[in-house]
Amino acid sequence: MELQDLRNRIDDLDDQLLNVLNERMELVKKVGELKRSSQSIIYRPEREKQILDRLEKRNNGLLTRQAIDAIFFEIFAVSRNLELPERVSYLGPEGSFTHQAAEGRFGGMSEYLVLPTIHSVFESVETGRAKFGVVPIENNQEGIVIETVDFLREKNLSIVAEILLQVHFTFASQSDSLKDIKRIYSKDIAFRQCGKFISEYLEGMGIELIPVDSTSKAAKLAGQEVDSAAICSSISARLFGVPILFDNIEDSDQNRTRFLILAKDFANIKSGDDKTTIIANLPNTNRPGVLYEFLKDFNDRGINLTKIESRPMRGEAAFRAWFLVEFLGHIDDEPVKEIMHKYGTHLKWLGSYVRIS
Ligand SMILES: O=C(O)C(=O)C[C@]1(C(=O)O)C=C[C@@H](O)C=C1
Repeated sequence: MELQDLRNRIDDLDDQLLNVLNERMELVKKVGELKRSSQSIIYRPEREKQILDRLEKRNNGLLTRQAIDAIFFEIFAVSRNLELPERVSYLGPEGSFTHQAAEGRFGGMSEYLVLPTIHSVFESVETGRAKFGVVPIENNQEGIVIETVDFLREKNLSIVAEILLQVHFTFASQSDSLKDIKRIYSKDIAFRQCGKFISEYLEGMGIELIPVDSTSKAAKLAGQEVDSAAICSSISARLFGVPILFDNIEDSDQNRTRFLILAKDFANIKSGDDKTTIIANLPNTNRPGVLYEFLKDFNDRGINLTKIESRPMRGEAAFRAWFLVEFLGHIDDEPVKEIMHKYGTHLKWLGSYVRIS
C-alpha cells in the first residue's frame, strides 16, 4: 500500500476516534452533572484503574499496558476538566521529575501551579488554591523524602493516589561533540546516580561538574551556553530546547521515585488492590515491646506491611519517635478497622488508595 493510501485510512480512523471521544465526553458531562448535584468527588482513581484493567484484558493489538495508561490518563484528565476544572500544584521547577509525574496522571490539559517547596505544595492544597498537590515521597536508591513525611503528620491532608516513575537521566547539550564541552550542570544526586556514564565517557577531559539546585535549572543553563551540558530529565531538556545526546545514562535501571497526590478530605472507595498509609504516635514508646506489639497486630491479622519509617518527636527532650506506616489493604477492611479502633487517636489515617508500587 502506498503512503497516501495508509494516510487516508489513518484519517478515516481519526475521524471515528474523534466522534467516539466526543460521544464519550457527552456521557462524562452527564456524570459531571450528577456528581455536582450530589456534591460527589470528581476524581475517582479506583474507577480509572477499573477501566484500565478491563481494557488491558480486552486488548489484543499492538498497544502495551503502558501505552493504554498514557492515552487513557490523558482522556480521563480531559474528562475531569470537563466535569469541573481542578487546579493541580506540584513541586517545581517546571521540567522536574514531579512535573513529569503530575503530567503523567493529570495530562497536558490541566491547569498547573508550579511551587518551589514541598511545604508550599501542602499549603496550596490546604488553602484551596489547588485541588490536588503532587510531591515526591521516596526514591528507591536514595530513601525517604523527610519533608513530605513530616508534613503528612503535621498537616491535615489526605492521600488520593500514588504514582511510580522510573527515573531516567539524559545528557543534553547544544554542542554535538563531547570534546567541546567544558562543564556539566546537574543536581548532586544526579551526578551520583550517573557515575558510570561520567567516568566512562567524560573522565580525563577536564570537564567541570557543577551542582545546581535542580536538573531543570541545569537544562536551562545548558540551553544558554554552547560549551555546557546538563544531566537532566528528558522533559526539561525538551522544555529548554537542549538537544539530547545520550538517553538513559543512569547507573541503575532500577531507579524509581514514588510520588503522592494529596487533597483535602478525600476518601477512595475500595478498588480491591489498595494500600493504606497511617501515622502512628504510639503511647509511651519507651516501654519494652510497644512497637513489637503494634506490628504483631498487623501480623496476627495477615496484613502485609510495606513500609515503616521512624521520625523524631520534635520539641521533646526525650528521644521519642513516631512512625509512618504503610500496608496493603483498605480502611474499610475489617482487620484494618480493628487496628484503627484498638489504637484510637494514636493513629492518624492518611488515605487508602489504588496500589501501584
Ligand atoms: O466514572 C466517573 O466517575 C467519571 O467521572 C468518569 C471518568 C472517565 O472519564 O471515565 C472521569 C473521571 C473519574 O476520575 C473517573 C472516570
